Amino acid sequence: MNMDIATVNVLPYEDFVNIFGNVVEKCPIITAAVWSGRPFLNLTALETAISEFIDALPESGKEGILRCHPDLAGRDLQSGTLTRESREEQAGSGMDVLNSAEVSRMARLNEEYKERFGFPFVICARMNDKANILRQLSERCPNERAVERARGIEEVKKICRLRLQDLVLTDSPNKL
Ligand SMILES: NC(=O)NC1NC(=O)NC1=O
Repeated sequence: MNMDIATVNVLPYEDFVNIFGNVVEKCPIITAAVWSGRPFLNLTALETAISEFIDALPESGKEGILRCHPDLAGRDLQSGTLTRESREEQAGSGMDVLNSAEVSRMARLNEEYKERFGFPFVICARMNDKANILRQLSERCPNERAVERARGIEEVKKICRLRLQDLVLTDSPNKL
C-alpha cells in the first residue's frame, strides 16, 4: 500500500488504527492517540507526532514500548508468531538463517541483556546486518540502563520511520 497524506488525513480512526497500528510494534495505542493530531501536513508531520507522543511518556512507558518488541532471532521467529513487519525485518537482516551456534549466541546475549535491563535489546534490523547486530548486542550490554532505554527508543523510531514509508508516499517537494 502507498497512500498520499491527503488520503491518510480523511481516514476514520478505525481504518487509521488498522493500517498504522503496528508502525510501533504492538503499540496501536500510539497510533490511536496521534489520530487526534490530524490533519498532517506530510509524512514527516505524522512521524513527528508519533515521536513526540513517545517522548512525552514516562520512563516506564518507554520501557513498556521496548517490552512489546520480540527478540531478534528469538522464540517468536522460531515458532512463526512474529508480526508480518517484524518477520520481514528480521528476514531482511538474515536473522532467519542463522546457524545453530549463532542462534545460541543470540539467545544467550538477548537473555543477558534482558536480565540486566528488564527490557529487550532493540535495534532497527533493516539498517543492520547480522554481524552488526551481534556486535551491537554485545557492545551495548555493559551500558547504563538510562542510556539503553534512550538508545532502544531511538531504534524504535527508526523502525517506525521505515514502516511508515512502506505505507505512505514520501513527501515530495513539487506536489501540493
Ligand atoms: N528486538 C528487536 O530489535 N526487534 C526488532 N527490530 C526490528 O527491526 N524489528 C523487530 O521486530
